Amino acid sequence: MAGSGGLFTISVASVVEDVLRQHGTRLSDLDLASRKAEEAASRRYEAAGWLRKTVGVVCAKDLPEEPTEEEFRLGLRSGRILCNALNRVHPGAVPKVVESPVESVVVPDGAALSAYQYFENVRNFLVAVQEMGLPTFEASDLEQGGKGSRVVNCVLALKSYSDWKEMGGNGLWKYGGGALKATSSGKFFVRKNSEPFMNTLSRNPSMNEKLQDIASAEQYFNGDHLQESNEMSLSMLIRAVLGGKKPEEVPALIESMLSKVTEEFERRIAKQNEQVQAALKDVITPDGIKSFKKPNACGALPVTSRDMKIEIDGEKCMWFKQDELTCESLITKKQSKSQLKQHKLLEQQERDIQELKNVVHTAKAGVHFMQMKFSEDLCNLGKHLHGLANAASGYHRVLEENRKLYNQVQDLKGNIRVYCRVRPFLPGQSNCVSTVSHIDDESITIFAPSKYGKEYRRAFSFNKVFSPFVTQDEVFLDTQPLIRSVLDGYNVCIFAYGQTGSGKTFTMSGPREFTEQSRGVNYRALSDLFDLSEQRKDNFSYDVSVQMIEIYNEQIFSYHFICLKICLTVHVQGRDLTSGSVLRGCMHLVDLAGGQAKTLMFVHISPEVDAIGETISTLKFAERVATVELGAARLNKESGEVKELKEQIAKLKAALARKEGGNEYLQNSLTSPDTYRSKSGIPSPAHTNRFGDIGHITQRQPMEDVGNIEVRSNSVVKQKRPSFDLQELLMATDSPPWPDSNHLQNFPKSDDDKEMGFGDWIDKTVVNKQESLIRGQNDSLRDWQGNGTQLPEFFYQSYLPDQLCGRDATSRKEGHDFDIQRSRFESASTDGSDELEIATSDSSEADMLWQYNLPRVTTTVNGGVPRSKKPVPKPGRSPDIRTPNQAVHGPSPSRKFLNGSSGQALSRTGRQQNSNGVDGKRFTSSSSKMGNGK
Ligand SMILES: Nc1ncnc2c1ncn2[C@@H]1O[C@H](COP(=O)(O)OP(=O)(O)OP(=O)(O)O)[C@@H](O)[C@H]1O
Repeated sequence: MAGSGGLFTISVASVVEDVLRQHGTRLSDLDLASRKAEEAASRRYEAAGWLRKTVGVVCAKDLPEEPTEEEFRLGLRSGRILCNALNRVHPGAVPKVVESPVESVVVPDGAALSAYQYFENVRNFLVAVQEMGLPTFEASDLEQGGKGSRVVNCVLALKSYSDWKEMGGNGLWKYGGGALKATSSGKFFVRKNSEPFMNTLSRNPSMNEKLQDIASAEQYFNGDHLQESNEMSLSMLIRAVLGGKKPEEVPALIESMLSKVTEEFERRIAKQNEQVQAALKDVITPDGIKSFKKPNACGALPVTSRDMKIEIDGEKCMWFKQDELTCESLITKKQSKSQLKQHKLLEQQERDIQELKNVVHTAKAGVHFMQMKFSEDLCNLGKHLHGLANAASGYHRVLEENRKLYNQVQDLKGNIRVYCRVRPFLPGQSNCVSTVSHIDDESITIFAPSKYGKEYRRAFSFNKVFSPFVTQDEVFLDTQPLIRSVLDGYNVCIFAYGQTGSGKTFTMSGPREFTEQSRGVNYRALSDLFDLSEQRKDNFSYDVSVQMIEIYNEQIFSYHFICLKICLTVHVQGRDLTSGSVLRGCMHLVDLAGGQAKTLMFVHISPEVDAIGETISTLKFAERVATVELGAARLNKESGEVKELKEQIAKLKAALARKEGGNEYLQNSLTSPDTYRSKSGIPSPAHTNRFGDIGHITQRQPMEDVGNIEVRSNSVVKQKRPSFDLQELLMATDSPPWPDSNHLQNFPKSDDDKEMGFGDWIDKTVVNKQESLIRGQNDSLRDWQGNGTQLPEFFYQSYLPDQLCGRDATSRKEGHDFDIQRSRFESASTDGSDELEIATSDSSEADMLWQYNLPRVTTTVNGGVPRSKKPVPKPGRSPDIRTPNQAVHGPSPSRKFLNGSSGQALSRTGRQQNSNGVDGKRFTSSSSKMGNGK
């Protein structure tokens, strides 16, 4: 009888028995032994009958239909009947059945039988039965004293299996056993650890099914207990209870029994449920371990079950031997394992933490080190910055010092330098003999064949001598340092001097065929100027402006663009980006050096023999110029501007005083010691007489380094004056001051003047010298002034006495582009017959200078007061000093003046010369030539 819940099978007989016992019914009265024997015999007969039927009478001749226990044992002892029966039910279960040679003979108990023979069959049978999952027995059970009941059970199980197969084999075969139905007996013959059993478990994962399977297994494992229960059949119990009872008592008794059985049943079921709950509580531990114990026969989960299914963490599902693994030990192991795992994890974490601590410690130390290093670097950086700042200021100081030194070197070389360049013969001048017999770096030797029985040979020394073969590049190479001086704040004057056609324009501007290589000094100088200012842009910011002035019809026009007829001045203003100081420099490419400039004169000579006169006089003049000691060039710094202005004012005043003195001197045969007095600031009577404004005159303080009165001889000049103005040289020392033709362009002209074209000032000088040196400039100026003609600004600024110009000298501008620059060259009068002799004589160089066709100067001179050296200029050839305008407007007027008519056109080499057979010399304004194409 199965439990109503279907969970556990409870033995009905035991329940009834218990009920009967509880009812006080004494079962001892029952003949249990006979009932058992009867039951056993019945089963044995059933088994023997089925075997006989299965294997046939012949084969089963050793097994009687109703054998005793002994007969049953002996009949099956050979195993032959069992194997054949099994093969019938399950063909091939025992592949080879050993037939005994004496199989037909019933072997009595104890008879000699080959142990091999029956043991082989029994063993094969038992193995096969076991593989089929049927209950087995021990081979010894077929021996005397063995448990025959187990053999009977086995055979009946096989019979049941056979019946199940014959019925179609549907569902799961279960052995009911004995007289009871399999479903009611609750005895399952499930093969121990067999595959089907395990498969069943795995196929039925529900808790109820698992428990049922476990209960079945438990029943099987406790076969003895089941067997004992089964042996007490329910009918026997009922018969025992009801035996001897009256028929009318039976219903009430049965009712009472059933009630009691029902109660007992319910009680047991409740108890089993409790046990199941307890078992589940045991096996489902907090750490997720689930164990399932096999229930025992009474449905309780025994503590000692042999196998246990363990599910760990819901993942693993295994069976363990109980003796190998208990729930507690498993939990302990699990816990130990978990603890170990946790411990290991903890240790690992501790190690990680320690490692992290180390890393943090290292990082902290690194950060600390970095901080220290950073602050150290910062400190060093500060020091370096300080050093750099010092170095930067030092660098600027060095630059400044450099500039000074550089210009000192330039000064040592001389602020006036003379380069001599010899023009080559021109195309077509073949077979010409050169007057230049020798040239080296700094000297040139002129040789002239004898004209009067005496050869002329003389060597001249200059700062540089360029042969006819040098290139424009080479010429400029020695000019370049002056360009740098302009950017350093010095005034620079580069001009060319020489006979017409001797190459002035070629040097300054270049030939008509203009190429990169043929560019003259002008172009190269400007180019250099920009290049250098670009190089210095980090330290200086330069503004370069170009001023061009055209003199046209004796009018000055200022342009800010390039004009064909220009005079050129480059102004450079540089600002030190660090100190903020301003440097100003200007380059008069057409100017003669004044009052603190660096001056370079290119003196040009022609090689032709017929120009020997000009050549010699030019060279002598140039040689003398080279010996001039100019005042140290001064840096035009903003801070010194006021001082400079003051000095210039003083100079101008002194110049005015000298002029007045000069006039007096000329008027008084230049012998009065008053002229010297003017030097000391004491006005001479002449001053008073001349200008009628003694007070004004006395205010002028002549400077020591200027003044005509000192220029009586070279020796005097050199001894008394530490410096010398070029203008003073270029001027006739004894001639009255005479304004530059440029500056006098607005002056009303005398008749002679009117005859003269622009630039006649040289001839005017000559006229003055020839006609009346006494009727000097001052008269003229007064005339002009009285005429109401406005003099040009620069004239007032640097030349005319204050009284004449009606202005205060201090109000004059400085730095204008044209000063009284045109020198009054002393025109020495020669008749021309003794040219060469004079040229080669030892007379003063000033004499020599003006005896021949004096070179023309086409340039503008900055400031300074020209002076004439010789008291009585020689009439005749005057220096042909051509301004840029002259270059434009025609020949030197000197010839006009000399012969009283218009002069002939200026001749270059081979050109027609003037009436004296000589050509005028010029100072070439490089810029005046620049672009005008002459
Ligand atoms: N170094 C030289 N090499 C080649 N040719 C030259 C050289 N110097 C001058 N000449 C040439 O000589 C001629 C006269 O030169 P240039 O015009 O420069 O003389 P100049 O002194 O300026 O004359 P002027 O005073 O009349 O203006 C020109 O044809 C010129 O090309």
